Amino acid sequence: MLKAIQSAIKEASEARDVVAVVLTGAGAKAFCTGGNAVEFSTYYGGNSQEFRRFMRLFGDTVSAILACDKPVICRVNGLRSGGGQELGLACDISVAQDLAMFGQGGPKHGAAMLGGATDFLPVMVGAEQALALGSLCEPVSAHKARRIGMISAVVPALKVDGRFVPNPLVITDRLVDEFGEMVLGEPKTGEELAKGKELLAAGEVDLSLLDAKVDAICAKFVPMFPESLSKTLEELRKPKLDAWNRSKESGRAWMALNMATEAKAGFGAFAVGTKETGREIDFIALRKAQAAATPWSEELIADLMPGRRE
Ligand SMILES: CC(C)(COP(=O)(O)OP(=O)(O)OC[C@H]1O[C@@H](n2cnc3c(N)ncnc32)[C@H](O)[C@@H]1OP(=O)(O)O)[C@@H](O)C(=O)NCCC(=O)NCCSC(=O)C1=CCCCC1=O
Repeated sequence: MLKAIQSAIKEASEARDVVAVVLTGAGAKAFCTGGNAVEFSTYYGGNSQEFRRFMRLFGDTVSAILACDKPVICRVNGLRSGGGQELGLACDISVAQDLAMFGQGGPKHGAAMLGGATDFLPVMVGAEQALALGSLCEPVSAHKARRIGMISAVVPALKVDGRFVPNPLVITDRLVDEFGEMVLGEPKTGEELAKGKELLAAGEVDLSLLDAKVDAICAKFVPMFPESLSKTLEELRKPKLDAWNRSKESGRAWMALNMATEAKAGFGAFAVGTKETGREIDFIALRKAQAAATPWSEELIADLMPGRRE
């Protein structure tokens, strides 16, 4: 799929009759949740040289987006996380349906977001927000993503009784709480959340406003001089591209070697875990093992798997 995306972007970049490129996923649930986490465990876990080859494919896809002579729009049709978030961040403009969530898998799964997110986020949302997003690994709603400048537009997608309503699971009707803390796009809690879930269950998802918004953005590029537009994109992409070019090779090497240790454990936990056991390692057991200077081994990894201790 990564090879197909690369060649499609290159083809569109060169095509004289193409104005803009839209990168999207199928359906309304997910844009992309990143690499196949099970395959990361079963094939790439402990297989650093093979993962280095995968990372070349992934990195070249990010580079193809950043080198496209046409504007690249990310149509965020649903959850965008892990490598999906990195591909999306590489795009020039992101527009999301407002039920979509954004996630940075990273350290929770034994990885660092070196497929572009650690390069792009600081220049897009500022160092403070990037550090909070990238290190805390907490999901972010489309409304919050819009508020902090990670995406350019958000449109409603839930239709209840024939009318569009905003995502009922997050706060959309106020910017700050009574203490002045920013709450727009933060998750609802308690009774408000329970009501939101009821509304969500009563509605249906309709992406027509997302399509209309993406079409409208693409149409804005038609009455423009193509070469001037390409040059503008080239210049405006520089902060992202410079950061990416500085670290992509060392990032690739680190990701590959890390497949022998933390990523092997993290993706292994996703592969063997269930809804009941959870899909993360036993972090307390890992902290205790490392406090005792225990080296990485097959035994340690097996001992960290979810459901191992009751
Ligand atoms: C947060 C999730 C994406 C979604 O959680 P939730 O809404 O609770 O749904 P689930 O029940 O977990 O998921 C539904 C089913 O989809 C399967 N699924 C989802 N994502 C993946 C994936 N990436 N790989 C394989 N399978 C996936 C999930 O197993 C469910 O299937 P089932 O048969 O059990 O019903 C959550 O699923 C999640 O955290 N997923 C893992 C995300 C992840 O780790 N992605 C990889 C990150 S690393 C990456 O992408 C990289 C790319 C290149 C650069 C290097 C790199 O690390």
